[in-house]
Amino acid sequence: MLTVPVATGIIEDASGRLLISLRPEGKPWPGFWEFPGGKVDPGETPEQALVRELWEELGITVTAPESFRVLDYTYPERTVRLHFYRVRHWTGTAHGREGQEVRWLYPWEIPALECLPANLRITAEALAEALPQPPLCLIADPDRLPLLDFRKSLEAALGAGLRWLVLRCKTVPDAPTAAVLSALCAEALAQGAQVYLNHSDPLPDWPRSGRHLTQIQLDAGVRPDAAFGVSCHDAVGLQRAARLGARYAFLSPIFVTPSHPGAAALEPQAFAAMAAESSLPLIALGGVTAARVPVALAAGARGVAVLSGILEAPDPAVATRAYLQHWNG
Ligand SMILES: Nc1nc2c([nH]c(=O)n2[C@@H]2O[C@H](COP(=O)(O)OP(=O)(O)OP(=O)(O)O)[C@@H](O)[C@H]2O)c(=O)[nH]1
Ligand SMILES: [Mg+2]
Repeated sequence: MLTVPVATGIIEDASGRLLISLRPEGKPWPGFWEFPGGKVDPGETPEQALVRELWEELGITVTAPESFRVLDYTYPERTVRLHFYRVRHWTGTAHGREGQEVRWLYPWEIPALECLPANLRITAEALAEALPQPPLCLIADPDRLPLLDFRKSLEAALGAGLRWLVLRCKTVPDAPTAAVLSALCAEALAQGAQVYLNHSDPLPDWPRSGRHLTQIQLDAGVRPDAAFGVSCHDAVGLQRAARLGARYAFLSPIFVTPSHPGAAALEPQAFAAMAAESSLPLIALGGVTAARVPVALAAGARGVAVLSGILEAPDPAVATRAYLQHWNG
């Protein structure tokens, strides 16, 4: 089958919103949302096609587009080679010059709409760029250690370069414990880490970047009004989290874990299949030792989450560095 070259623009405004447009009746996939663009004409480079298409479709003149990804995708009717560009500079005001509806949305708002299937991966990549860096998440559960040890271990992990914390409170802490946890949240934020709270309603007023929900909380109707991620275990949960505006999802268990030896694991193959179908960046959880990080990343994980592998390690700083070496080189 002939491969049709296409150039499309991920146009981003100063607040980080992206422009998407609705495919009109009369074209393949009417009623689906896409990034503006179109087919590369004979004799054109993809970049020239991008500039022409964005003028024809939106009435803007693009300057200095940056090449982002090239992706092949096979539809029933044809195979396309999509040249995605990031567009941050243009003149003119973008509007639907061909009568099509256009919207400016934050990346996490896009999966709520029906988008062209080839674009799921691109949305996931846009969301992955906003994840904490390096994308190693520590799920810290204060019930698992004496509070002083918990504090010391967490501070050691932060000192070793940890930048992403999910604070998991399965039970509501008493007032003195809450005061320590709140102070730890502030400390982590001050060190440049992102802190997501996994706590039942009502949420305490601890400093945080956002909230982390279980799939059960999401299914029960909990709807955060700020940034959130979700722990998922299957494709239905992932799709639901994406539609509701999650920034990321944990997907577990990727491996058999010592904490749930009898439970069936997804294994990297099923993980990869789900990653290919999701518009969310997936974080691998469950039995991910430092040595297994490359396997998880090769399966399409954008990061990994760790429970006991760090806080309960003999030396949490050493354990943190063993994980981080995969990103820090
Ligand atoms: N514009 C655009 N096309 C995409 C995206 N993702 C994706 O798979 N495609 C596919 O790439 C092809 C580009 O088609 P198009 O319909 O925009 O082409 P065009 O603007 O030149 O329109 P035309 O059909 O009037 O000549 C279609 O098969 C479409 O399904 C995307 O994000 N933007
Ligand atoms: Mg087009």
